[in-house]
Amino acid sequence: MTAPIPLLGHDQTLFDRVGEDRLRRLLWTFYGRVMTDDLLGPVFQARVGPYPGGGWPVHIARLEGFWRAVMHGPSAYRGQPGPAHMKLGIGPEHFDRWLAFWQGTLPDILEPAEAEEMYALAGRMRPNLERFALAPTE
Ligand code: HEM
Repeated sequence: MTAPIPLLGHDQTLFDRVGEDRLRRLLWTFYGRVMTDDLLGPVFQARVGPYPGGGWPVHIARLEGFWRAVMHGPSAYRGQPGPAHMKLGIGPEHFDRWLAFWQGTLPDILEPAEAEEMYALAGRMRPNLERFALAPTE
């Protein structure tokens, strides 16, 4: 028997490196903090309900599917993130705050390299989501 060839870091997806447990912990921790914020909290409270009950377990499961796909892991996510941000009454200040919480939470759960990649991914999605968020709603 030959020994298995160890996976080199660059052959692993971001999802492999982060793992399911840490991704879940990241999402619950992040939204727990977001819900304490005066600007972001009420928007989620109105849509998803009181944290950590209400629609939160379902919402986090959907977000997990989304992030698994973005991180090149196995995922059954088939949602549409853009339209989900329409008619929320949010603007650039909400995205600034969201990204500040994301940046603050990532290093508490992930290693620096993975934290940086996850931050960059969200930053790249922002313009598209913000475009939907700002779309006129006759
Ligand atoms: C780059 C930053 C953001 C990312 C990557 C992101 C990502 C997502 C994703 C993937 C979903 C699930 C979409 C689906 O249902 O399939 C979602 C839903 C949602 N997001 Fe964001 N989001 C961001 C910023 C924001 C901001 C700034 C707000 C405003 C407070 C916000 C509020 C919401 C709400 C309320 C929902 C639930 C909509 C519903 O189910 O009715 N998001 N987001």
